[in-house]
Amino acid sequence: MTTPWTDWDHVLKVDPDKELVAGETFDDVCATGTDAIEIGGTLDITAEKMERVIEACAKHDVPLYQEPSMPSVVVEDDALDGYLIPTVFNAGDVFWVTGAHKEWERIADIAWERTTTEAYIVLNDDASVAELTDADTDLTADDVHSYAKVAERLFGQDIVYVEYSGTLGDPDVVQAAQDGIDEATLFYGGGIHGYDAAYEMAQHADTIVVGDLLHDEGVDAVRETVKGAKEA
Ligand SMILES: CC(C)=CCC/C(C)=C/CC/C(C)=C/CC/C(C)=C/COP(=O)(O)OP(=O)(O)O
Ligand SMILES: O=P(O)(O)OC[C@@H](O)CO
Ligand SMILES: [Mg+2]
Repeated sequence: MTTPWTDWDHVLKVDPDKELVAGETFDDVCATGTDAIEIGGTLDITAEKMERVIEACAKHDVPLYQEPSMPSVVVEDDALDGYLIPTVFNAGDVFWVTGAHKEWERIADIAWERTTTEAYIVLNDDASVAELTDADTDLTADDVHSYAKVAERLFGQDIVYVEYSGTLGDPDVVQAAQDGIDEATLFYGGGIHGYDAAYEMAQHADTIVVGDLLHDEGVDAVRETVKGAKEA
């Protein structure tokens, strides 16, 4: 697989289970200046909801990736540039480390050349993803540093994802992950609601991911975060 994310400063994560702000369309979403759109969420995701977003974004140039939360929601669509498959390094339930992946291979014909994993370190205990995966979120910056390092060195991960979904994380923890990796790309996501948070987190991560802001405040707010990420 090629590694286009090495050039990404900003990713917009569209939750197919959530509405856009009234009056906004996916044409507006694709015109925010983000480097890529990732389609995914933890709760109440279906293949049909995924398909709706893909179709609405298909005619635009912005790279489009699916981030499935379960094997059953993966869709095949030529409009997709690829699949970013989470594996949760600090999950309490091994299903979210390798089990779902085994199950996916069992039922599907995987497009390997367009598929890569994201080594998640889930840190907000209140997020659905933490509950679902029974993640051990009680981690020090040293723990996160070590997870990031083994993700790259031992497990060959090309993307490490520090995930604070729903809340703004600790920049020192993000930096600890960055200090643990060499070649891998560090994604940071969680609670980025404006220029300042985007600018700050982009000092520590290679790529920042903005999610709920799109659904809560809309495309103008997202555009500010793109600016913050690009100017960092
Ligand atoms: C093997 C395949 C195809 C799938 C399994 C993939 C795995 C391991 C998923 C586990 C982690 C997960 C559910 C990732 C989805 C992306 C994500 C973290 C979205 C953010 O979710 P939240 O913000 O917690 O949830 P809501 O916004 O839906 O409440
Ligand atoms: O929704 P927010 O808090 O922006 O988080 C973004 C992303 O990391 C979620 O997977
Ligand atoms: Mg969320």
